[in-house]
Amino acid sequence: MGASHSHRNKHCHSHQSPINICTKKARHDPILKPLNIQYDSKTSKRIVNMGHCFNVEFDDTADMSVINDGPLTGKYRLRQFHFHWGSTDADGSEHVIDGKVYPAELHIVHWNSHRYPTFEEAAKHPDGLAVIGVLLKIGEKNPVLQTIIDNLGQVKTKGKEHMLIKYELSSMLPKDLNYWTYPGSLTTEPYFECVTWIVLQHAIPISSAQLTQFRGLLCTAENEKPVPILENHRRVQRLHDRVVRSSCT
Ligand SMILES: NS(=O)(=O)c1ccc(C(=O)NCc2cccc(F)c2F)cc1
Ligand SMILES: [Zn+2]
Repeated sequence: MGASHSHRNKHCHSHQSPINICTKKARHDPILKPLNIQYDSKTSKRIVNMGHCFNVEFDDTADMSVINDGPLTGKYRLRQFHFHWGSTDADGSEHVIDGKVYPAELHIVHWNSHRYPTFEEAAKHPDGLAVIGVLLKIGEKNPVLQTIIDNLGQVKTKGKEHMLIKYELSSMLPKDLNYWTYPGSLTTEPYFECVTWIVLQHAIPISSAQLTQFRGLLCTAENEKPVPILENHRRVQRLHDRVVRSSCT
């Protein structure tokens, strides 16, 4: 049912993610601050095969690894990061930039510990989560990503997890932290419209061989017939009444 036909519907599904970002229409907003990222490698805990992707989880029982400033009010606590990819290098990202699809995308998930007691509570509010989206492009082998990839063998099947000690997530980020930002949603079930999206304007490299190893992960459990996670990216959603802002001109 189209949003125009149902008043209720309009309020429930008009801020969905991902989107195609038209960079020419993105407006520089001078009140946007530089993103402030403070990750403590001691908070990395484990890598988990979720079935549709793998999550690298962090200790979010205190404000040890946080982001603030940027488009945000208050501190948002690092919870996990994960990737989205495609069955070939021809697609895989969730966000699209001026119609250009990238081969994969990194999502770094944070929740508003400034206002809400738990992640689950924060996920019920429009200012509950902040996800940094980083586009991946095919290039030279990425040594920081290789540390993650070396552990994928330990979490091949759904539900498996493996310890990940002192992971330096900040070293995976580009030096240039300029970003586009817009109000959106989770890109998987339950699609809650609770995310301030912060999509970095600079892509990071991954080699085609490294990306191939993501596709070797299985969505099936140990005792089942093996089915690989060939792709896990959602198609782009309509912008409706939203404006994408840019941190730079
Ligand atoms: N791809 S993404 O970055 O948009 C994304 C990030 C997190 C989640 C998630 O935590 N799901 C489980 C979950 C658990 C508890 C409460 C929730 F709302 C919830 F979505 C889903 C999608
Ligand atoms: Zn994601």
